[in-house]
Amino acid sequence: MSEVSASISATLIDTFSGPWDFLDNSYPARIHLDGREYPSVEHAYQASRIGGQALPARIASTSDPDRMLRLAAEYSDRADWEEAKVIVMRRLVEQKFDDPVLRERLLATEPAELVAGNDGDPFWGGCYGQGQNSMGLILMAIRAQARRELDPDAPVRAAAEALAESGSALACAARALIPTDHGVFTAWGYRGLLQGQEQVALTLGSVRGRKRVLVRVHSECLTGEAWGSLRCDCGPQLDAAMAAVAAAGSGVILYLRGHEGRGIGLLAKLRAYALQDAGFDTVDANSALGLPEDARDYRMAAQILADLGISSIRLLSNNPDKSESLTRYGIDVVERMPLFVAPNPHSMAYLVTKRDRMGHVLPDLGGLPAAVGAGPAA
Ligand SMILES: Nc1nc(O)c(N)c(N[C@@H]2O[C@H](COP(=O)(O)O)[C@@H](O)[C@H]2O)n1
Ligand SMILES: [Zn+2]
Repeated sequence: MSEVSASISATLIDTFSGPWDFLDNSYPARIHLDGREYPSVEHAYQASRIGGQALPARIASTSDPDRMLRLAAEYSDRADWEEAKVIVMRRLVEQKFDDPVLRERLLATEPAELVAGNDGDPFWGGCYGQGQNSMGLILMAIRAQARRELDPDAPVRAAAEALAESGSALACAARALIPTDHGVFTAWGYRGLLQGQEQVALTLGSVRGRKRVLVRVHSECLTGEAWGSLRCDCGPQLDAAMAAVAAAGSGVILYLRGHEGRGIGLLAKLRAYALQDAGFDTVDANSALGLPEDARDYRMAAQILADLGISSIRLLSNNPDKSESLTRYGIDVVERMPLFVAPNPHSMAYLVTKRDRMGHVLPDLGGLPAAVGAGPAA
């Protein structure tokens, strides 16, 4: 196991049956709602769909969740159900785990990731990484709350243990479906256990355990991606990377926060822009600010890939340094694939400097001047 993957203990409970049947909503539990008692979370949840009135006898008497679901759908009369259902579910599940025996069993599932089945329900279920896993997220949130109540210092200790073990471990803390023009990506949100830094990976298709996964390691660039700045190629590169992943049918976009300005931050990057307008190139501008040419680190990128079960990638980048850094952190970069976006008059000098002074591999598009020149006034 590489150094990186050893740093994250990720086990998975993706079936709420057998020893984990108590996690399922149909597990017997006395749930009270609107003055009535129900035999399970599922019964109470379905009752909520019909405004909490007495469950029609046919629903109350069945213990088959699918049949209950079908019957309740006939009675469902809450117009706000889509907005309300998650809150309703969370409150009912919280009530279930107020039971001390069940709460102990829930805590005993730590640190496993809880995924609610991989059936066809992409909202409540995990669906092999394509789903939102809302049910699993509710259970993990209740588990974390129970741990905090039991042992308030646990998170700090866990961070210290993770830090001792790996230096900067991280944990997957969120997942959501992101529909885009290039397809529906799954966003995986990570939090660094050391300083709480947030990172996100977008996956498309099945990537866990695959070889030669198409991956874009993309550094955050607010000016290029949110403002459409023509001073760089980041915005079109991000779009081109998502299109390439969609065309391949699967892959990952690792979107690295904290990388703004090649790691010097947004305000320093704006100062660097002003210096470039005064004739410095992007390397000398950073230096004139007393900052490194490139301050980025790719350890968390490698850790996220390891957590996603990816060890061998085809890297979409013109920047050989990314490939070398990921390799140092234990990722097998089997191929570096160009991600070139045609320059415009505002980005020409910047791309030339990245080619001539930062080792970026850019195809010869004619037009690109041989020597480094100052960028045009913005
Ligand atoms: N420091 C700095 N000066 C500039 O003039 C820039 N345009 C940037 N852009 C940052 O570079 C990163 C993308 O570079 P790669 O192609 O991934 O090597 C990204 O962090 C931009 O914000 N930075
Ligand atoms: Zn940019």
